[in-house]
Amino acid sequence: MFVLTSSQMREIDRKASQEIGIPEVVLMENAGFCVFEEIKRDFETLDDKNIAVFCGKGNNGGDGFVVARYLAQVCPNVKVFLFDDNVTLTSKVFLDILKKLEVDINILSEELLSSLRAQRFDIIVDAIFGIGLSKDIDGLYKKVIEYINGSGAYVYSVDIPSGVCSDSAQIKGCAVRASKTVTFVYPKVGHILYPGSYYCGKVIVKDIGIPEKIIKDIKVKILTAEDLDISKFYRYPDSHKGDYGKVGIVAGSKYYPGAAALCSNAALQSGCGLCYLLTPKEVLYFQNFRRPEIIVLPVESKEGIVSFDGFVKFDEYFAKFDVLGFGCGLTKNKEVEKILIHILENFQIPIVIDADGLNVLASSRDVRELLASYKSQKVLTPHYMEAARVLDVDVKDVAKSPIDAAKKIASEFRAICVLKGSRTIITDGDEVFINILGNPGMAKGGSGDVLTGIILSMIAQGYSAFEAAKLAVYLHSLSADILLEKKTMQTILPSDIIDGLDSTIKRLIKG
Ligand SMILES: NC(=O)C1=CN([C@@H]2O[C@H](COP(=O)(O)OP(=O)(O)OC[C@H]3O[C@@H](n4cnc5c(N)ncnc54)[C@H](OP(=O)(O)O)[C@@H]3O)[C@@H](O)[C@H]2O)[C@@H](O)CC1
Ligand SMILES: Nc1ncnc2c1ncn2[C@@H]1O[C@H](COP(=O)(O)OP(=O)(O)O)[C@@H](O)[C@H]1O
Ligand SMILES: [K+]
Repeated sequence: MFVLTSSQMREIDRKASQEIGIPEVVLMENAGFCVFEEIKRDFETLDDKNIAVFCGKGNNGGDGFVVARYLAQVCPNVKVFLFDDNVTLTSKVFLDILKKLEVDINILSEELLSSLRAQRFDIIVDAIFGIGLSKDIDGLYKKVIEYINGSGAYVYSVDIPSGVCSDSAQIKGCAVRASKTVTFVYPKVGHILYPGSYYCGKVIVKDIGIPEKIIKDIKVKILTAEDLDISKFYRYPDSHKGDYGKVGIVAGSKYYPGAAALCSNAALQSGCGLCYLLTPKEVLYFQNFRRPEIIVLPVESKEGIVSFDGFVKFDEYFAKFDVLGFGCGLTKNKEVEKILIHILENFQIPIVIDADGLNVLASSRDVRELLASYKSQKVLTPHYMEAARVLDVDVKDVAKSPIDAAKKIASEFRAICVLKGSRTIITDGDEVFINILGNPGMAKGGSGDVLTGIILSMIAQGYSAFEAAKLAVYLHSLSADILLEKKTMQTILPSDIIDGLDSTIKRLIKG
């Protein structure tokens, strides 16, 4: 399923009218009718309802006029509220029709708004702003939106709740809290990412008659099972462990032994043939949490953190690895930086960098340069704060435009970026996938280590870095969702996500 930005939507609209010749009024008529149909479907009868339609002066308001016209045919109590009757040319066509039909049209003012507080509406249609919202909302607009949110009515937002930025999902001053949002062609970024997604209620996507052939070159998609290649999940009867790849992991410290266990356990549990864990000797006491199948290469440490001198003794192993994971639980340290530089200078293995590997990347110019020119495939898996460090920006800037942040990281390091969050974004710098699976039960230390392990395993089994990242993010979050069938968000643990891979992979294969 594609996801659009406002400029892509406008381009689609332009092509529909200028290249194909579908007039804008036709699209507006179709859009308004789709919203009306949705309302009609939700309510057995409409003739006994009090309905208010709030319309802005742009084309979103025009859609609202169309909805009002259809509603007025089946309900005597429809009132239209306008902020300004100086509306767009296309909207004016429908406003004039409403006037001729003598629909109850009111121009909003502070006084009128006060009088509305004494009335009760069962249904409110929010057609104030759509994809044209351009600045923060204040004044009467803000008061009306607050009124809508406190009205107790069932609220339909046309295209997007007024106040939600369709490109960033940020709230511009305030926003309508919709019960349902009816949007057109494809969802917009503002429907999918948070906080916008909270305001939408149920999102319904309607076809308004735009020909499929002009909808192309869209680079943002919601990640679905259809985007995944599971062909490599098939295991040939005559295969052996070498066919499923060898994962090398540099992880763990005296302080974070569990990160090494989670990452390596997840790699193993998702199908790789062999998993080697390079970890400080001190971490070995953590045996109980480690699957015995993991081959441990105990590294001499300095105060519980991998030492460079200890690490290089294992150099010969690197020829074996099909992929290398670096970072989980290592801690941020000069030795860690030296080791990463050594790896980037001396080996050519696909690499997945997480956690402290990313922290080193953020602070070391040498690592940045070496990584950018490293020839093998790379996956970087920052959460928002790590991304902010890597980009040297405030975390709020990442949250405001996470897609741009992820693309920037991917482009700078010529890597796949997996920007982890409640909606994880996966990009190669050009194509973008947004994962909508997963739940807040995953918001626990260690979930990211599990994801890194699964990505490593997928690369070891022969997937490209991009395919591996998509598959791993999907499996990781689907596993957490399946766990909710028996457990709660409080009780699911990252280690349960690893155990849950069993039923998750089965479900994915069955389709
Ligand atoms: N294919 C398509 O594209 C189709 C699109 N369709 C519909 O058109 C909608 C897009 O219409 P649109 O471009 O006219 O923009 P819209 O959202 O009505 O708002 C612009 C108006 O709001 C104003 N304004 C903005 N921010 C403001 C603020 N904070 N406070 C106050 N004012 C503010 C802004 O004023 P300005 O910034 O110009 O001063 C301007 O007047 C789209 O969402 C969908 O519903 C359908 O008909 C089907 C086909
Ligand atoms: N609210 C949420 N909804 C869906 N997924 C979430 C949510 N919170 C966290 N996650 C997922 O959990 C993982 C957390 O990773 P990370 O922050 O790196 O944890 P850690 O470093 O402790 O292992 C990411 O994959 C993220 O997408
Ligand atoms: K709206």
